[in-house]
Amino acid sequence: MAEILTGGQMMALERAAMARGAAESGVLMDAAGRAVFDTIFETWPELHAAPQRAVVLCGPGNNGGDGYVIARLLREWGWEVEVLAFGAPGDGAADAARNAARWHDMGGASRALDGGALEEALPGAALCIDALFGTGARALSGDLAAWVDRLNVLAAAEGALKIVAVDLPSGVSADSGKAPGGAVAADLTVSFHRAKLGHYLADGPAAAGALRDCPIGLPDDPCADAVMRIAPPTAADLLKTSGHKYDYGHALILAGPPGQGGAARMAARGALRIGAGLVTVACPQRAVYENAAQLDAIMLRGIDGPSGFEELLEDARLSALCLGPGLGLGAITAQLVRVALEAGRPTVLDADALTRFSREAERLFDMAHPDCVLTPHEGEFARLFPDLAEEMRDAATETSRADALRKAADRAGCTVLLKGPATLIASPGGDCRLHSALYDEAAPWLATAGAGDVLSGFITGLLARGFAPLDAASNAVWLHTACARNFGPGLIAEDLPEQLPAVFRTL
Ligand SMILES: NC(=O)C1=CN([C@@H]2O[C@H](COP(=O)(O)OP(=O)(O)OC[C@H]3O[C@@H](n4cnc5c(N)ncnc54)[C@H](O)[C@@H]3O)[C@@H](O)[C@H]2O)[C@@H](O)CC1
Ligand SMILES: [K+]
Repeated sequence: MAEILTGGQMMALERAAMARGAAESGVLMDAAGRAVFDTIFETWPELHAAPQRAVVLCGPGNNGGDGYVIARLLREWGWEVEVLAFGAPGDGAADAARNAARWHDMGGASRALDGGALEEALPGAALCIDALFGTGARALSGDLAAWVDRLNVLAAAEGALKIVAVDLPSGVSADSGKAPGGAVAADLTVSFHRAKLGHYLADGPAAAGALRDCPIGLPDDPCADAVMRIAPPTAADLLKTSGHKYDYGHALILAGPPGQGGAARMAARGALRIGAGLVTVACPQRAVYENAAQLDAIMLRGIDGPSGFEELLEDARLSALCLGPGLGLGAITAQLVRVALEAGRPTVLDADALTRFSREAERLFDMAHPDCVLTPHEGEFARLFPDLAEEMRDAATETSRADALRKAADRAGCTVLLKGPATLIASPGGDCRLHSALYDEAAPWLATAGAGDVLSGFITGLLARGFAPLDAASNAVWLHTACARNFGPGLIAEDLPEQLPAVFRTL
């Protein structure tokens, strides 16, 4: 799993490496500039063969320093380059000052950035390099916000002009991805060493365009409290070899009243396909006929309310529970959740099981235990954690989705998975992981009715097989997107479990 860093974590890594002589800041800056230069030509090979005109926007910090390196490399490659500078490199940006001086010494063209300079310089240019701000960015305001806005308008009018952001699109917070004052709308963002949270959260993905992450010679030092990017599970981890069906656990999915069983059945199908040895759907007696008509490999039990559920749970082989999909919002749902949580078994709570506790979230959190996984979408999250959702959304706070989710997991006392194009999963104590369905891994067709129910089933199936909550949720979310991408557009939720065998074969 790769780390995704905040600006502060990135700076701390650089400082630690430099302090012990494992990196040198001027060398890093040269490598950063070179990485952008190379990535531009890898992305658009036609620009490599035919040097044209480039405009480089340089800020006053080290991001601007990278810009001066890129300006020099482009000019040496035969490009006509003009720098538009927002201030001169100041204190704490010695390498940037050195590279700015080198640019001026080689006779490089430069003038102050303002609206008029943009209007003159951009028309007819093939490239605009955004090296205004990187990990040190604050929200844009005043003239600068207006100029960046103008830049985006001019770039949209100049069809062929490509905007390349250095490290981050200027205006986007490296930590939260928020850009309350607007941001450069890039075609390509080249990030250094590790991707930053801002590339995946809030306004970041839309501003970044495509994302490439390049090494710049920093050692692979671990960063203890970083958000981890979820990697593909290994076949050894996931695949059945041999054994008795009870060795692979028994997942129990609760279904709701007649006419609402589809969601639970899809979750059950997901649990079965992901490898739970046995899967049972338990439903009210009056919904048995409906479910029986639709289930084959999945077993079915009619139960009489919470007491019937309690009786069923006397079977200790039921190794994971799933409550929520299609369960209904009546009082009985709260009672069923209480019975499930008192049983102390690994449990997924989703959909109606979460919404039912909207006005009494504390009661849910009191009952929840560390083997639970809550899987809210944005709206369900906001109903359970209204204050955290507000902080997360509020452009004036630097609270990121990851910060908010870590607090949510601590408050709930269990693993919480917040769905989205970047799905985040946090467990109490600070572990936080991110799964990206953005950029090259996008699967917009996954936003289809019932997809969340299947995800709950995937997690339940893995919990039943003995995966720890954070790992069950991580593997499930990765496989869920992989199934969607494997199927492609036209996907409906029922297709997702049926893609698992093909996805397993690729691992
Ligand atoms: N050794 C290093 O530190 C390296 C740094 N690198 C680059 O340096 C960047 C980080 O450099 P810095 O820490 O100097 O930070 P930045 O260059 O991102 O920005 C800091 C400067 O911009 C100003 N600023 C930020 N937002 C502003 C706003 N909205 N309006 C007006 N002024 C604003 C700040 O006052 C400060 O002067 C990275 O993103 C990366 O591009 C790379 O060269 C690799 C090596
Ligand atoms: K930038």
